[in-house]
Amino acid sequence: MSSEVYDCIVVGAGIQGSCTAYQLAKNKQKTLLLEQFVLPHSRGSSHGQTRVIRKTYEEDVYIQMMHESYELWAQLEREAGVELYRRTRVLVMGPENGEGFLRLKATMQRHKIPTVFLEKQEFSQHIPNVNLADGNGALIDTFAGVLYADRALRAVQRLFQSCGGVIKDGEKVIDIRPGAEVTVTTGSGVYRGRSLVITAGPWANTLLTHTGLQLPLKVVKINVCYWKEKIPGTYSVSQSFPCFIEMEPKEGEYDIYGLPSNEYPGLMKVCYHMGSETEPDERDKQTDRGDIDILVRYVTRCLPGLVPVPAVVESCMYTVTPDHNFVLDSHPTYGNIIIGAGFSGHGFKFGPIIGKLLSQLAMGQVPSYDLSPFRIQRFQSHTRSSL
Ligand SMILES: Cc1cc2nc3c(=O)[nH]c(=O)nc-3n(C[C@H](O)[C@H](O)[C@H](O)COP(=O)(O)OP(=O)(O)OC[C@H]3O[C@@H](n4cnc5c(N)ncnc54)[C@H](O)[C@@H]3O)c2cc1C
Ligand SMILES: O=C(O)[C@@H]1CCCCN1
Repeated sequence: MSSEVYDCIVVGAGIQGSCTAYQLAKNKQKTLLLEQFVLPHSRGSSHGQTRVIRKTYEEDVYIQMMHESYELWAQLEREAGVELYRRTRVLVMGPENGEGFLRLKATMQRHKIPTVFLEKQEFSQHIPNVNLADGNGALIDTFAGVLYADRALRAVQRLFQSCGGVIKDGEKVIDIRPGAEVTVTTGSGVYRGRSLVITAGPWANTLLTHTGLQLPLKVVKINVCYWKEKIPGTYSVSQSFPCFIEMEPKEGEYDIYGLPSNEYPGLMKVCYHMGSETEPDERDKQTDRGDIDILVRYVTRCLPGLVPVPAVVESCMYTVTPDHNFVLDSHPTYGNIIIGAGFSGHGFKFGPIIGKLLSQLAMGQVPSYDLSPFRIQRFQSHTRSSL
């Protein structure tokens, strides 16, 4: 075991762990970031070229966090000297008189988010090549857009290293011993830290086993589908086509969302916001395509400019909590172990602010937002503790 003691060890170099490590290093904390795979990799939740960034949330706390997150993304762009965000707008469609759509409308108005509300008769003039379903309303968040995900992850990791942070990749954590100094064992070393942050994405519960805690997290595989434009460019970022979210396309179904064609010319990303349960190490054994059947029907009905058969299918994973809200908290027994988990398929855009909040918890500071919606305690009936 090395005699060196880190102020903080962060396990997991996805977007949340990388942003947390960077915030810690910026705050002069001696920080080690451990990653099981050789970087970069495509086995977790943060890979791929693009993610949606938006303020269209029904809950106040997410909108408040997004105000600061946009600023922190802009700061990262300046620090890294690369473009990470492209403004494209986000179109949200949903049952006009449905609870979710009405709540979203009200929240956007209450927070004075620059929003355009589209009437049915003017819809196709603003958004050609999309069929708005009967009974659906539509709004546009005009500041929303696309984050360049892979590029962002690399930039944050580089910035962390430039502040003196240490990344050890290809080192899987196999044991954690809690204590005033937490001892972390990997396949090739033993490290000690005054605090530990666990941001292990789909593997959160595997790591938490070593601390006697299990959270109610469900890991699902997402089929990331790209669809061919019948006329190349119809839905492209250069034609100012927005990202879109279709809330509750049918009763009991999850949202469907899309991003303008950009990363693969001529192909538009359209995905289903849920998948089938999987073990994170056996992701590719999950071959259920029920979500793709739903998407084929949706593309046929609503996106007539796309060939209704996916041209490319990639894989990614969500780690979903019962209420789809994140877990941002200290361990209930070991106050110097901090957990960031359960990002439920919508955490990327919050990366910089989550990094700030988890670093505040790791440094024993009061977090800058009320984290009660993200506490472990809310799962009381689900949480399994063997302590
Ligand atoms: C298809 C798809 C689309 C999405 N779209 C959006 C979107 O449009 N907008 C948005 O905001 N969010 C979106 N998300 C969600 C967002 O990408 C995730 O919330 C976010 O990437 C989660 O990051 P993470 O750091 O928690 O997890 P991960 O990226 O999975 O990182 C965890 C890391 O921990 C490592 N690790 C695990 N166990 C160990 C161990 N024992 N030792 C060492 N390392 C370990 C893993 O290898 C991994 O690298 C999407 C997600 C998917 C899958
Ligand atoms: O977080 C997001 O913004 C997207 C929206 C739709 C579902 C997937 N995630």
